[in-house]
Amino acid sequence: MSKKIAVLPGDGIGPEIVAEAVKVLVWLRDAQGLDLEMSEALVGGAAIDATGGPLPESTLKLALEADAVLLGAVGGPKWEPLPHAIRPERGLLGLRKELDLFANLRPASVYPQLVDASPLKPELVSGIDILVVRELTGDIYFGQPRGVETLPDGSRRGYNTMVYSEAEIERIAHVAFKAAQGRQGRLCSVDKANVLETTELWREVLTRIGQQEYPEVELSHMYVDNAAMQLIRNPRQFDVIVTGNIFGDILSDEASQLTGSIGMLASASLGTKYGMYEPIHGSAPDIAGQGIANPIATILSVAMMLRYSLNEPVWADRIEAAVSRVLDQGLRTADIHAPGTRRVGTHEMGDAVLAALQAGQ
Ligand SMILES: NC(=O)c1ccc[n+]([C@@H]2O[C@H](COP(=O)([O-])OP(=O)(O)OC[C@H]3O[C@@H](n4cnc5c(N)ncnc54)[C@H](O)[C@@H]3O)[C@@H](O)[C@H]2O)c1
Ligand SMILES: CC(C)[C@H](C(=O)O)[C@@H](O)C(=O)O
Ligand SMILES: [Mg+2]
Repeated sequence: MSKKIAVLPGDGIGPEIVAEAVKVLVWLRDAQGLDLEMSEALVGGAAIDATGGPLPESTLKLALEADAVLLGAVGGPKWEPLPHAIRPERGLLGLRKELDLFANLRPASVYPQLVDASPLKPELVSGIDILVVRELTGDIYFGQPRGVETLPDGSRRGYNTMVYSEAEIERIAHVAFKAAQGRQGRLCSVDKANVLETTELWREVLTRIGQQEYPEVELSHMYVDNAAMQLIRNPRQFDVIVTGNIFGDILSDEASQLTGSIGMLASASLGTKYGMYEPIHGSAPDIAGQGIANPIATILSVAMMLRYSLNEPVWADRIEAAVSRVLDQGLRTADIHAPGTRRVGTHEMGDAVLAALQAGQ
């Protein structure tokens, strides 16, 4: 039976980078016989423009019926004056919630060819291989109450609520401990337990589950402010990082800089039934439409899709190897460009990865 892939390009550079990743899927279908069926739908600002809302019913239905979702990025200045409840970002958050994608895996490993592309010293970043496990359907992103209210004196105040239930913490903890078991066996849980009760519970639950069920995993705890600093000071100390939604959002963007560019970081958002795959970056309005965005994060997200949702781990490995060979050839998009390398645009990078995949399969 064919595997259905919902393709949601979104906004800004979304359609540009998704087109390059889809080329890989099309080749796997047409030349390698993978039984894939791709269908495109609108999400985010593009959906608002066409239908009035960021997550049309038809898009949600397509995602719910798919074996995997590939998403580009949503949002941009055009839609920023809109009320929060109907902004493009709500389309993405709605998908995460509706598909119950509570575990967001964001691997940050540096390709050896790119150690010079990081703003950090090469000796600090070389060999970096971090997996950020970000809880994705709870926290201050979804907690109630939330809003902006006008007080009796006429002034306004805004509020959001950080909430985690024990069950939500437990399920992400299991994902993180299992990931650590399959890697170097070290898990660092990042919280702000010195100030926030929510994360005090987080720490308590992580500790209990670690002691009871994963005694062989070396669990440590770190406050988020220190973690932000340690990622720059000594990033090689980390194997798996597990953290909540908001801290994970921030720390994964930071971690991307260890690898050279946010344009390199892929992600998998997983639940018990569904999987959605997207680069960790946004719609990059500052470079949208110029054909210069780095498509590698999205292509590597397709690799994660092949590994986690489509049961094609060998193709996942081959795509990652193809990216490496293209970097060996000295091809670089603007965000990872360095003296002595050849600067290419989005299409050329996509074509080169596909050619390397074709040559190496
Ligand atoms: N998953 C998502 O859909 C997602 C993620 C983050 C931000 N956003 C949205 O995107 C919009 C812009 O947000 P932002 O500017 O804070 O973050 P961003 O990630 O879009 O861009 C930050 C910087 O990184 C650069 N960049 C990002 N991706 C790149 C790529 N593939 N190649 C080269 N350079 C790249 C951009 O040019 C920009 O300078 C906002 O509306 C935001 O809400 C969406
Ligand atoms: C666009 C936004 C809702 C999203 C998030 O905050 O989760 C983005 O920053 C991400 O990292 O995927
Ligand atoms: Mg983010």
